[in-house]
Amino acid sequence: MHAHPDDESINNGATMARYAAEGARVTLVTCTLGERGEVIPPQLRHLTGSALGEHRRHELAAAMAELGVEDFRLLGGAGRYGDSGMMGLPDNDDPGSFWQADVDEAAALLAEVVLEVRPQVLVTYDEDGGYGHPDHIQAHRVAMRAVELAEDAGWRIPKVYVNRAPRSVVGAAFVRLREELPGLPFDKSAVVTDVPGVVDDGRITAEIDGGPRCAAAKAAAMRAHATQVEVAPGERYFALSNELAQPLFPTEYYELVRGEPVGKRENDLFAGTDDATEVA
Ligand SMILES: CC(=O)N[C@H]1[C@@H](O[C@@H]2[C@H](O)[C@H](O)[C@@H](O)[C@H](O)[C@H]2O)O[C@H](CO)[C@@H](O)[C@@H]1O
Ligand SMILES: [Zn+2]
Repeated sequence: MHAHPDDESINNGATMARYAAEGARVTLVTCTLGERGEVIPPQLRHLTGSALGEHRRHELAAAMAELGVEDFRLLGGAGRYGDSGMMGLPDNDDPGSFWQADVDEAAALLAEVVLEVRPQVLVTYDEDGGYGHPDHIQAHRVAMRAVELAEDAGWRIPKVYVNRAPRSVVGAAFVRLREELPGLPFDKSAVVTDVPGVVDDGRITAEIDGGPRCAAAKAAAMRAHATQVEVAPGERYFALSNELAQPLFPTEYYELVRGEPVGKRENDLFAGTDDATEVA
């Protein structure tokens, strides 16, 4: 469950590629088309509004092809919910924005997908949306409400995770980034607090390492979102339209927020989900 095209590849690209390759059913639900995003490539900067949204829809399809994900949907259909812009902007007050959406109504749309797909695992953002973007915060709220609605309607999702990044790993990655920055196509570096979902290592309950193949698929999927993401040669760093270099993590991390943990730190999000989840 993600807010904009590109979030899925940035946060979960390796995880999605791994499970798609293993034959699991991976369903992506994206809440907006990201039509208020800034555009990186000069030759694409003519794209704004609905034209940008439509272009990012094609970027999303290209990214899903790189990950091997076939089931990807827009919440309520294309254009149902608008990109709300960064927190604090007048865009947030647009009545058609996702930030202004009725949470129960949006959650009912997601619950329909849950009752169709009957997932064992749902992944979303934490309550701050990872970094405070209104669409990310709303995606968390809608996802968690949809979990409740689906259970009321007979399907309990055994495990719900939020995207995380362990502080020790992020800190070490930025030390390397500062050393390597002169060799990168970026002039400036982000900082640890720019990375969404950073928490102390002890809160991480799962880490997913899909190996070099999934890491490469993640980088290719991120590159497919060319209006939003620039991946450096070597695929260890990227930047968004703020032009701040940040690490590209081939291993992805999660915190279990609903369900039973299996062991100290899982390496499979589906661990322990074999038992039936029909709710009488
Ligand atoms: C990763 C993500 O959530 N991107 C959003 C975000 O984009 C940021 C925004 O344009 C900001 O002004 C830039 O400085 C930053 O680099 C961008 O990542 O917000 C956009 C508008 O809501 C959204 O379209 C984009 O997907
Ligand atoms: Zn986003």
